[in-house]
Amino acid sequence: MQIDIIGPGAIGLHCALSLPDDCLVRLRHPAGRGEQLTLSDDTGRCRDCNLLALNDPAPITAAIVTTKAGQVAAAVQACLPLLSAQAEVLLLHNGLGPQDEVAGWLGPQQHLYAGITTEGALRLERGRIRHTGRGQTRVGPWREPLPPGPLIQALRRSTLQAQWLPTPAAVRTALWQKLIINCAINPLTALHDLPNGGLAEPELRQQWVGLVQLGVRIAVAEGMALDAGDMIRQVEAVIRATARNYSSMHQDLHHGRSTEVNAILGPLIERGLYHGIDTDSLRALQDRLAKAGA
Ligand SMILES: NC(=O)C1=CN([C@@H]2O[C@H](COP(=O)(O)OP(=O)(O)OC[C@H]3O[C@@H](n4cnc5c(N)ncnc54)[C@H](OP(=O)(O)O)[C@@H]3O)[C@@H](O)[C@H]2O)C=CC1
Ligand SMILES: CC(C)(CO)C(=O)C(=O)O
Repeated sequence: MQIDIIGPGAIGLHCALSLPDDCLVRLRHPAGRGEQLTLSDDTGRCRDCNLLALNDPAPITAAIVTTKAGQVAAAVQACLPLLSAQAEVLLLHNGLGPQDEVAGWLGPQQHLYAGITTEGALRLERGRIRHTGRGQTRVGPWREPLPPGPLIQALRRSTLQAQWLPTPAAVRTALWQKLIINCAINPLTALHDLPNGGLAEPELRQQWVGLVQLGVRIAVAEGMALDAGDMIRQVEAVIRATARNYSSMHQDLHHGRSTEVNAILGPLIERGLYHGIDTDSLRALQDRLAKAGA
């Protein structure tokens, strides 16, 4: 089968290099039709991929969307008319929001999957990435329970060894767990100009533990069976494992790019307010990030 990569940045190219099947890379600005790109990484992996424009009329039967959260809507809209009647679409990004938006655009026979990854990848020169960390990739159906289709089977056979989450409830729980991890780590590292390991410092630890507890309260109010102690241990493990890395929000803020703050803090604030939970600490973070340019 052929898999179209939409949003071929660090994670998109890492997926393309990891998949057993042929990949086609969709670019916003390709030089010309029929162009090829050699993808490679620092582990010695290498493969040739065909490039097409995002809106090239070639039909899409399976796509992995790996843009940043704030770019998903525009990317999917651009290729929506190209999706076959039973196309499989996987959204693989941090944060929440675009999944429901895209769900509203797809036809009943089109399959929408969502997922998260804790793989680490960094974009170097064109077509080249550095694989900065081995992580877990977890994917499953967003709208209704589905068997894993050919796209998902390819991801499970790939070197990502994606884990299948069989129900939308399991997918939502996994996405909320990642949301809470990102809420604990990303804003504080960006605002304090620290690598993730800097959050071990006691005063900052107290701040992120408070954010995790609040995030879990909101998730529980949303019907998820999350435990604050367990989530604090998960965040501690991520901080240890990625101690020398800079979070994506840190990198985006310090390179003057737009951050994923709206997709990370936004849903927590919105759902917290809905359930009558005090979200002042989240709004204070959002304000500080806005003042810092995020
Ligand atoms: N990198 C990492 O280690 C990790 C990333 N993630 C998450 O994965 C997601 C992707 O991150 P990452 O790969 O780092 O991001 P990048 O910024 O490296 O890649 C984003 C890609 O999306 C493309 N893009 C942007 N806007 C559009 C659009 N409107 N239409 C089509 N394509 C578009 C960009 O194109 P162009 O090249 O033209 O700019 C770029 O190729 C994020 O949600 C991130 O938080 C999760 C875990 C780890
Ligand atoms: C897990 C973490 C916090 C690793 O840096 C991440 O997902 C990010 O930076 O966006």
